[in-house]
Amino acid sequence: MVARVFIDGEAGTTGLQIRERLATRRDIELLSIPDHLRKDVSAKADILNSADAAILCLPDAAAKESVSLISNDTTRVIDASTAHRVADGWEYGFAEMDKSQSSRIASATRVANPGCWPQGVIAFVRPLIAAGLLPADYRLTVNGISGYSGGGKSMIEAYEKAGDKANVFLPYGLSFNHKHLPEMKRYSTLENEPLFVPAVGNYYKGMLTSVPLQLSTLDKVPTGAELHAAIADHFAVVPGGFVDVAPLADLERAGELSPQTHNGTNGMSLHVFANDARAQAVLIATYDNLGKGASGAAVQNLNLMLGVDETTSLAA
Ligand SMILES: NC(=O)C1=CN([C@@H]2O[C@H](COP(=O)(O)OP(=O)(O)OC[C@H]3O[C@@H](n4cnc5c(N)ncnc54)[C@H](OP(=O)(O)O)[C@@H]3O)[C@@H](O)[C@H]2O)C=CC1
Ligand SMILES: CC(=O)N[C@@H](CCC(=O)OP(=O)(O)O)C(=O)O
Repeated sequence: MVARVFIDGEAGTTGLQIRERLATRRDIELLSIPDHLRKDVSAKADILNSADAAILCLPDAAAKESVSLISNDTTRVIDASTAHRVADGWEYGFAEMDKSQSSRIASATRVANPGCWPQGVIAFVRPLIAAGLLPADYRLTVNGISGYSGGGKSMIEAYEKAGDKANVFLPYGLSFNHKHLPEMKRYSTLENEPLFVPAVGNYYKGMLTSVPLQLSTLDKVPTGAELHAAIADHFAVVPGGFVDVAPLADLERAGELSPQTHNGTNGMSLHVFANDARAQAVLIATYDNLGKGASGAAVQNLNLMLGVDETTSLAA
């Protein structure tokens, strides 16, 4: 069966990447809206209601509007925006989050694609809390760097205009109200929102999310080996998936750590570095903000919803 898929916002950064990933698929017919009508509510309602699946690559308000235009119970939705990530009735689209998440996504009609930053945090913290190695009330800090495509068309334009004059490393979100905090908290199963200090770099895409841990503040101090084993055990039982766990404190590979390692793919690597004598550790995830952080995850979720074998279909 050929699935009819509409990418709402196909001219944007995320939409274009999804389109590229799906363009050669014979099991998918891409529905498109003429450019001059792409924000026309009535044209949009028609196409949304005729699609088997709609992937929303829009600002939050426009994503909410598109969902409200769907009047049937057959169009399934993947929303790449922040609008529905902690909303009732929506499944969280991080398939590797736990061992049954991919089947929950497969049967869902509404899937919220995860934010790029939260995925790196959830991948580490959820398994550590489940294993009892980190308390849910731990006061987490998170930092990292993302390519400027993470900010969409407007940030891309600004960086490309500035060229070499653009800031090479710019911390942002310094009012500590980043839109990703609610989903980080909820799906990491933390009791509090982390202190999050993201940064954007002067390169196009790829990100590195870092979670430092002051283990000495814990009642029971886990070793690096215990942290690593809990994370590796978690991903060992997740079916399929695109997350790999590097060997513990692989210092030889530390010099190769790069936010751009997974560019153009849907992969994510997780690294654990620890010094047991100092009771300190840092957890570092690398992935493509436009891959696993956005378009790759959206295609992975679409494949799950369509019942397509990810390992063969996801050239994404
Ligand atoms: N870039 C990234 O790394 C990631 C982005 N996301 C999310 O994906 C969504 C899209 O982001 P991104 O692709 O970066 O953003 P862009 O700004 O690159 O693209 C958004 C697109 O949506 C279009 N648009 C706006 N309003 C409407 C509307 N009412 N109907 C149809 N099209 C509309 C815009 O057109 P115009 O410019 O003409 O207004 C633009 O082409 C956002 O919610 C973002 O949070 C998710 C994960 C990662
Ligand atoms: C560099 C940069 O600005 N990144 C964006 C996140 C992009 C992303 O993946 O998140 P959404 O899906 O929520 O848009 C930010 O921090 O807001």
